[in-house]
Amino acid sequence: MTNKIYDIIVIGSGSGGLTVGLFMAKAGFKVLMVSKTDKDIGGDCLNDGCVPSKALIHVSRIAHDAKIAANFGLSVSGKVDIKKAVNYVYDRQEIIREHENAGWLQEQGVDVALGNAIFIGKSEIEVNEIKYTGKKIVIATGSRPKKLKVPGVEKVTYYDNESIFHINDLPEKLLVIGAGPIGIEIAQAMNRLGSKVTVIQHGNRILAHDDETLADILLEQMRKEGIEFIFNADVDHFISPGKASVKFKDGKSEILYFDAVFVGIGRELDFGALQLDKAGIAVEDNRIVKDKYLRTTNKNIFVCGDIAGDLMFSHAAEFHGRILLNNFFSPLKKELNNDHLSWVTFTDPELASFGLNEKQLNERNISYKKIEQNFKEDDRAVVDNYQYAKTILFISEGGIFNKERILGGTMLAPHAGEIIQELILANTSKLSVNSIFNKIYPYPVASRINQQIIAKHKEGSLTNTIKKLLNTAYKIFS
Ligand SMILES: Cc1cc2nc3c(=O)[nH]c(=O)nc-3n(C[C@H](O)[C@H](O)[C@H](O)COP(=O)(O)OP(=O)(O)OC[C@H]3O[C@@H](n4cnc5c(N)ncnc54)[C@H](O)[C@@H]3O)c2cc1C
Ligand SMILES: NC(=O)c1ccc[n+]([C@@H]2O[C@H](COP(=O)([O-])OP(=O)(O)OC[C@H]3O[C@@H](n4cnc5c(N)ncnc54)[C@H](O)[C@@H]3O)[C@@H](O)[C@H]2O)c1
Repeated sequence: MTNKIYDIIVIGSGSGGLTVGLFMAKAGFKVLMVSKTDKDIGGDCLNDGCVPSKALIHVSRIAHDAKIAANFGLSVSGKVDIKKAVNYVYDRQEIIREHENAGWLQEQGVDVALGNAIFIGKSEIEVNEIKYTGKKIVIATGSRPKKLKVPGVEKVTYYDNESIFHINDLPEKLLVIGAGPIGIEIAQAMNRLGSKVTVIQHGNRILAHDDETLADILLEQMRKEGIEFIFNADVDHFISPGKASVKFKDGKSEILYFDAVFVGIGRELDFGALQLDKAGIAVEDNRIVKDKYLRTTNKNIFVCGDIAGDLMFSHAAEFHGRILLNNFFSPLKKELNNDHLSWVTFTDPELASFGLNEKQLNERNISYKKIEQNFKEDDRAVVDNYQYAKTILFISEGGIFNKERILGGTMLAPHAGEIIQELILANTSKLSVNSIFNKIYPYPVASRINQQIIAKHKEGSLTNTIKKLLNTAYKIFS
């Protein structure tokens, strides 16, 4: 068996792996990236996750806008051609694949091995019977969808994120199981494309990791589009290909009819095939044991991305990659810290969250002020018809210099993911809320809401003493 020696080997070429591998190659190191196949380069994000879901959401939004154009006299008839919708998704993926494939990586100076990597020693892996040695090895092998395991499941037309973006026929009735980000994004997209969607969730709300008030507003908007929700319930078993017996937590049961199911009930980590024990990497509770620097129990082997068992986002995987890169080159080691992380659920309206939430602030005994703003009187929300929207911010106590900072927040609004970007910057860079208050926003950009919420907060702090001081100053200086 030949042995090839590398400065760094990266197993898995998705969001996390690419961040590490590409930088190391650019910095002049000898890098090997491993991917199961050429098409798997780009990982879940390109192939089965962010990119196809956002492309399908784009098509579904066009279909929805066409439908509501009837309110203004433009009636559109006909059905979405799902094959064309899927082709649009493929088309977008191929554009990105132009810079996420083996040939392109090789042009960037990265060696690529296609096949399944397995560990055969403390710093050795094997791919297709070729041995590779890495001074450092990064495991960036991602996650995969949890399978629904209930009796009769083999009878139904079953989709998850690995198959839905290849769908050939639009199911008339789609049962979405799970109301996390995957279930909720797909539920709205498929409903807008023309399926009649019912979501079943075994908890009592949607998007359990987000603020409940805002998630409830989103729920209301989705119900208005005709999506039905069943809470506190589980599919007990499938009676036939189109019939499910559903059990509620209170013991009652119900029969549901559907043509296909889409399952989004969480992710699982799969590292069994890697043979981690050969490299001295410990596993506990189905997770790879890691320290705060993302090191495994083998100090030259690291985890990056979903496989780290932390937050599962593409940008979280990239963030892990940046932590590793920093720590490879700097004596000042960075720890994994999600205090400034953000995420967006790409429904319409979007639900965006960043920084610390109320639970985290309370757990850490950080004093904060919670300020809220609805969009009822926001001119942009009025003209664009989203007065239902809402935002919540957590502001620090100002201290003696009254430098109030944004500790975290969340927003439900169309394009909330874009609107909150300046709040994320203020949060990450520890800017005072005055950086938002003093900005001059072009009228009527949607992000003026960020200034409104701060302005309302400042008005609230106009105490009688401050009013008296202002009165005196006015008399003297005006
Ligand atoms: C439907 C859906 C929508 C999503 N939308 C978003 C979104 O909008 N925004 C967002 O930030 N996140 C989103 N995510 C999450 C995001 O896709 C993941 O968090 C991200 O892709 C994780 O990156 P990663 O590098 O950890 O793993 P991946 O990108 O999954 O890459 C892992 C790679 O490792 C390969 N691999 C595994 N084992 C081996 C082995 N033994 N040898 C060789 N290769 C191996 C896999 O084939 C894969 O190519 C979404 C996920 C899903 C499922
Ligand atoms: N826009 C984005 O950034 C985006 C989009 C999609 C996915 N993601 C990432 O992917 C991860 C996985 O998403 P997900 O939605 O699969 O997972 P999740 O764990 O967030 O949500 C799954 C939901 O399914 C419910 N559930 C579990 N088993 C069930 C059952 N048998 N019947 C009914 N409900 C059941 C759970 O209570 C949970 O609320 C997310 O946490 C996120 O990190 C991100």
